[in-house]
Amino acid sequence: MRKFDGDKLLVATHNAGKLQEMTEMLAPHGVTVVGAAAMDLPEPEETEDTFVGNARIKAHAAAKATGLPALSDDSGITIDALEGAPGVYTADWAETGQGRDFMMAMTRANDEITAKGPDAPRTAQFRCTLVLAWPDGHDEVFEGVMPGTLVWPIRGEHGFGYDPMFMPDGYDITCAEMEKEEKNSISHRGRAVQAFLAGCFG
Ligand SMILES: O=P(O)(O)OP(=O)(O)OP(=O)(O)OC[C@H]1O[C@@H](n2cnc3c(O)ncnc32)[C@H](O)[C@@H]1O
Ligand SMILES: [Mg+2]
Repeated sequence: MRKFDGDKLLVATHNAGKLQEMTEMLAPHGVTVVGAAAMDLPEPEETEDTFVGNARIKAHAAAKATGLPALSDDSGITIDALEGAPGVYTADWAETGQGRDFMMAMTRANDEITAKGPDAPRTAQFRCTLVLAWPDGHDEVFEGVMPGTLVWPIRGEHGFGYDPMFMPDGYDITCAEMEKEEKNSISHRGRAVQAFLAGCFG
């Protein structure tokens, strides 16, 4: 596995919540995180139907544009009662044409599970695929999963996206009710970052 030996890492995301979590987790390891918006990078179209496919698109576009190693994150929720939906389309469920509405997206998730009947499982997984790409085209892939249950009504003010409806296994609070350190220590993104640190550092 190729090592990351710089101190500045381009994190190829336009999602402020992701960027904040990545910075919190990587800064203690001496990595200076720079986001895609700060580098004026365009948002590439995510045309693949897998997390790793879309993560590769984002990481390689950013590495080529900047000449820096770039770490992308493609993530989402897979809901067991919905055969894994919304999956790679998790962000699309929130699109309104005038920005993202996560209340609408979470309501849709709850409604679709409810429509499956009273015995439908409410289990789901948050999934994260990170791709570290170099300007020469080489890349490395890291993954993390957090299993949990989707609760209704939503609870909590922290975090972003679908956090207020996601209660991780072993907890009785949602990700939006957790302190950020706690979410990072168990989350899909936290686990993928740990794999990145174990694989590409030192
Ligand atoms: O593509 P980039 O620029 O990285 O940003 P994005 O927000 O479009 O990210 P994705 O395409 O990977 O879509 C991921 C979706 O899953 C949601 N999501 C991912 N991780 C999450 C987390 O930790 N908590 C809550 N929602 C999350 C997120 O809000 C998006 O709607
Ligand atoms: Mg996206």
